[in-house]
Amino acid sequence: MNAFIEQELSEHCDVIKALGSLTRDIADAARLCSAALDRGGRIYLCGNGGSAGDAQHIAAELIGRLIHDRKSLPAVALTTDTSALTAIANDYGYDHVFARQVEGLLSPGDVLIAISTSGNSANVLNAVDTAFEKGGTVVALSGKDGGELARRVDGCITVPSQTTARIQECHILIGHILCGLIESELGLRQ
Ligand SMILES: O=C(CO)[C@@H](O)[C@H](O)[C@H](O)[C@H](O)COP(=O)(O)O
Ligand SMILES: [Zn+2]
Repeated sequence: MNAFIEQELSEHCDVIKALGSLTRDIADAARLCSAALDRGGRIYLCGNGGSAGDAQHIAAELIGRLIHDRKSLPAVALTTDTSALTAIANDYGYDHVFARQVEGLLSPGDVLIAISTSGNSANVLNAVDTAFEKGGTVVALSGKDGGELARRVDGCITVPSQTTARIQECHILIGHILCGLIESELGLRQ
């Protein structure tokens, strides 16, 4: 048992250390989010499973606060409305649960943060396509080889790991960094 724990901890530390290569991608993503919020835009987030949790966690940091007392920043996770999720899945199919919400909610200039460790979840990819059709900007958090997600968006932050759990652990770290950058860039401007 101890060997498993030590192996997991060691793998986690190795991936975290490799994230330095993503500094520019993270800074670019934070700039896109800050610019959109500064223009009066909103941030929407989506993802499946652990990434749904990350979407909600990041939205909460922005609409609430990360560290500083400041104005609320408009961020909405598309993973929480069970009536909308079940109706869309039932009537149109699970691949449309996020795209349909993006179609109804996203305005030109808003940002979609698409989270997928494989980069290949169909419902996330459909949301990305719809966000572009609506004139939005897409920031993506991915892993492995970035999957289809990395090919569809301009700025994909791809965690250099093949293990879903390690990628998710890095995604929430990157999410906190993004929120910290956004908060210091414009959240403190009242
Ligand atoms: O949290 C985990 C595994 O750590 C799972 O719930 C995981 O998020 C689910 O299998 C997702 O469906 C994976 O989707 P994706 O990250 O490849 O888009
Ligand atoms: Zn997980």
